[in-house]
Amino acid sequence: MNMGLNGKQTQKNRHFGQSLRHAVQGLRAVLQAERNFRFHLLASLLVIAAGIWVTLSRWEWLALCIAIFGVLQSELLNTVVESLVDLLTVKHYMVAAKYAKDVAAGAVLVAAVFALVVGLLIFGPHFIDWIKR
Ligand SMILES: Nc1ncnc2c1ncn2[C@@H]1O[C@H](COP(=O)(O)OP(=O)(O)OP(=O)(O)O)[C@@H](O)[C@H]1O
Repeated sequence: MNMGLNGKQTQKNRHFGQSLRHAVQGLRAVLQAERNFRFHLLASLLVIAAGIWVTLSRWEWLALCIAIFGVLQSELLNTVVESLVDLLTVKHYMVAAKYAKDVAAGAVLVAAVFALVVGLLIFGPHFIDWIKR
């Protein structure tokens, strides 16, 4: 049932619990394997701590959450692209592989710049208020 030749599952998940378990396994694997993802997660936690410290408004939290999730999502998709490219190329140099990996990395950069702008817009005024006190 649902198993490949070596006893590993290769067919579709049968129920929500199974899907959820594999999704969590995916996140744990990325956490272990991807230094950039760990860095962005740590940065996100520090920003959330700073947000609690300066008591952000509901709208500021919303903007911050969108920025944080954008970065983490793009990191995850970047990892998917890298993994598929490595699978398809077996690590041989290919122009299309370079294109795919570089564009995926570009998507992470765009999300990170967006997060930086959001961070400056939100924390900038709080920082100025703090200096004026
Ligand atoms: N098979 C390939 N063919 C051509 N270029 C490749 C190939 N694999 C990697 N590259 C090039 O090397 C770069 C780094 O590859 P790598 O697999 O380390 O990507 P990376 O993991 O995106 O880097 P990071 O972890 O910083 O996001 C890619 O952005 C791409 O330019």
